[in-house]
Amino acid sequence: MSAPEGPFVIGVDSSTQSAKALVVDAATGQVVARGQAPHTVTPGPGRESDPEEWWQALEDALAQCGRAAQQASAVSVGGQQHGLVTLDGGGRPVRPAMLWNDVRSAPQSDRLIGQLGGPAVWAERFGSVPAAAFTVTKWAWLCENEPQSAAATAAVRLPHDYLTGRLTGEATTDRGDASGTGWWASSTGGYDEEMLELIGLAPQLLPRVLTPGEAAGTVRPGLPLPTGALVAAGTGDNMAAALGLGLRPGQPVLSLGTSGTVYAVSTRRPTDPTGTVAGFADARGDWLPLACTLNCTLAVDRVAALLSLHREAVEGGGEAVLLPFLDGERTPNLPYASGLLSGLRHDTTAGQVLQAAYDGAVFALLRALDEVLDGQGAGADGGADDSAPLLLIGGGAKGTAWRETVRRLSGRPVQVPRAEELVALGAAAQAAGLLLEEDPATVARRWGTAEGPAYDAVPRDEATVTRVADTLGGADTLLRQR
Ligand SMILES: Nc1ncnc2c1ncn2[C@@H]1O[C@H](COP(=O)(O)OP(=O)(O)O)[C@@H](O)[C@H]1O
Ligand SMILES: O=C(CO)[C@@H](O)[C@H](O)COP(=O)(O)O
Repeated sequence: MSAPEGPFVIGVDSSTQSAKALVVDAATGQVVARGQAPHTVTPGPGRESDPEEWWQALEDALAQCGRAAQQASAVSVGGQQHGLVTLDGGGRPVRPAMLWNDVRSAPQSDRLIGQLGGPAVWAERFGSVPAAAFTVTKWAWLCENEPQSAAATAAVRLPHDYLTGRLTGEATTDRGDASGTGWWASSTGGYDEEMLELIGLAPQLLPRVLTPGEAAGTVRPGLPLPTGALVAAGTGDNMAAALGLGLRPGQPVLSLGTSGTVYAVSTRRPTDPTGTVAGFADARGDWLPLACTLNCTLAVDRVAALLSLHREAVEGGGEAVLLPFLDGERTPNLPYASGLLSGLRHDTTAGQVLQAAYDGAVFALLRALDEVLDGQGAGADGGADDSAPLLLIGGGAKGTAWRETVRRLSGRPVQVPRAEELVALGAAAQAAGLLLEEDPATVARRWGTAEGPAYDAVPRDEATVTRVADTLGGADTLLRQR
């Protein structure tokens, strides 16, 4: 490995389970130091985390980077999307943040969709039909269930805004993460005052939406980073990964992490009235049609643990179907669902049940991918590109069982980038772009972040796809019961 040329930049991924920090050579993309520290999510009916824990995990991750972090000229934070962070007048959390995978606000989601005139109106105005993940439903839940917390709130932030704000002292966000709130309208590119009035949220509680390429500020004194270093806007984790891959329109991505996501950059504004595809903005000026599942790596790992199997101990054959909706589900939109196992026979093996869990998780993502690419103008010419390899990223992309399940159920060629932390790398590319006055996606392409082993297409396993689809359709009433 050649000696780093510098300057150094830092990219952060504050995701659901941990904070990861990379110190990167802006010239070459070489990762010169890295750190990672976990934070906790509450179990039980809701999913919450203490924002102060995110900050401590970030400090820990930076400390692990050692001296290299002290040489950074710019930093940027990518973070889990949608979470509702409520701060008091002193900037301290009023209560723990409600996370993207907290489905308690499903009734508020239904109500808000109706209040505005239905899914098509939402899709046209906001780009998305707000599932329980969207921040707007969480604020409505808070007002109804904890009015004292809502009344004590002097500022509302998303996870990445909160961390960026602690670095700079400024109240900022970006269009990518703002597009997952449900109060930022993709049709106008700004906050929707009528929506804010409807949910009783004063606009002055919200951060300023930076334009792509604009700086959030500089690092304040007394922090574990060089004072005065540039701080880029940051963005949601999926938007950061899109930057980190240097994605071109139409290139499909499948991310296997706490959440499963499928997306592509699009030059056309998405407006899917079915609600499967969220019409997010990306961090540059284009769009990021995306579908997200709540049950991905954690759900499959949980099934493996229940079966006392290693996560790779899958077996083929059998007719078991496992819909791994342990946390309720968002895609398909079944917030009250739980996991469902069917097709068991005397000769079904534990390994086949585990394979069925992978199949169920991957099926949901691939069916949604068709909708992300169809009709949403993801391709350069507005159409899907079936021959483009599916870029497989996230922690699950390291697993053979995940990769082979994706190949078998998609029938597509798959490419697994060698670079592992694409959210943090995307944030680093954004920081480098700010520092070097370059487009971050161009920076990432120069770094070669998407390069990695390519796997040919295999014939699609139609029998399994049909069996999972039929089970899902047949169990619809059961899966919708509260
Ligand atoms: N070698 C591996 N094989 C399969 N899965 C893995 C491997 N290493 C990590 N994982 C999975 O990756 C997940 C974390 O992925 P990551 O993308 O870091 O999540 P997030 O960003 O959502 O916190 C874990 O839940 C774990 O199941
Ligand atoms: O809600 C979404 C996307 O809409 C999730 O993708 C979150 O952004 C959480 O991401 P991870 O922690 O799984 O990376």
